[in-house]
Amino acid sequence: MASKLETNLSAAVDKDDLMIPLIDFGPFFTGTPSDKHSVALSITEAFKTSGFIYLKAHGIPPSIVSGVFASSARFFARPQSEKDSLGWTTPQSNRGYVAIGREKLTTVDETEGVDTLRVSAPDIKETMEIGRDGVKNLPNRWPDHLDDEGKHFKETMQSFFEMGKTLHKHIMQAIALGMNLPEQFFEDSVNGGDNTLRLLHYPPVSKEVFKNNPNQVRAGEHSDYGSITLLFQDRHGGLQVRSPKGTFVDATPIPDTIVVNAGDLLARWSNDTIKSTRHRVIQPTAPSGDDVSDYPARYSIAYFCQPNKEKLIEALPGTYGDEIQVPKKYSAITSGDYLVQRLTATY
Ligand SMILES: O=C(O)CCC(=O)C(=O)O
Ligand SMILES: [Fe+2]
Repeated sequence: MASKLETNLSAAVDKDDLMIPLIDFGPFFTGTPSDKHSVALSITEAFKTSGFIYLKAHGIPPSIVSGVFASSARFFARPQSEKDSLGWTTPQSNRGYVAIGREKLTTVDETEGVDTLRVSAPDIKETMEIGRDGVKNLPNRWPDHLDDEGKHFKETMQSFFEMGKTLHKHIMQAIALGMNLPEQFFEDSVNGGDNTLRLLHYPPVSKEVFKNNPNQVRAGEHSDYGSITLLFQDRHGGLQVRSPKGTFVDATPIPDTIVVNAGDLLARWSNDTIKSTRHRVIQPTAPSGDDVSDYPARYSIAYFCQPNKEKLIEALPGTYGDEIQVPKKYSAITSGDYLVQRLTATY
């Protein structure tokens, strides 16, 4: 008989030594203690190998997710001047609208080239960044003063923000169990909800653009900065994850699942036992036939989870020490300082 661990898992992606499992989170909440433990182990094991999972039964209802996508699409359809009036200002605040070409995602070791890339092949995307609401001196750039739609947008995103915060806590509980730590180990580190909800819109692009510039992508190769990212994709595809062989492998959308990946700060926290894997967004599979001139628009929602700003991040128990003969690889840094450092390099 297959063990619980095996029945819990199927591969959503399996190519070039990159295996991304599809994990049912349901038994974590409703199963026996042993079911719960095996889900926790599957999640943690995947973060230690590919750094990515697909998660189903994550607890955010599909109707809520489609409401957020719809609200996001209506936001990006606003006149450019309205969006610009809600513009992103500083890495410290990291809130507001980011127009096409403003952010160039790259990898840490390539930041010197960012300005060159920004000019030759800017990311073809616009985003809206939403932070924890009600933080003194760091206001969200809500469109609620514009019209009723703007008010609705604010309510929709505020409520979704809370759901993302809860899911972050649940996944961190699973990681704690999977690392032989008490289930509530991370609670005090993530209960502040210093997360960022990013709405993304990749506008339609003419076939010519990608044909004429081989460096062109929708979002450049990068790893995420925080603890984990909850990624909601529409059906168009284009997300690719870097395999151990160095190739980029499609992470095709699977209905009613989300993609969850570990970020750089979790990798650092885990003394590099957890992997923060690079990924990018390209044009989806080529449109066929001469009559199709455009790649269709793509929308996604990235919920970047971040430990509480003041939380000092240093190697987790069990990931270093004489017993396992592994030293602490990194100095301690607060979650907030780390994020500002990383954001300063990309804007
Ligand atoms: O749009 C996507 O699917 C991925 C976006 C992403 O990786 C990011 O914004 O960090
Ligand atoms: Fe990302």
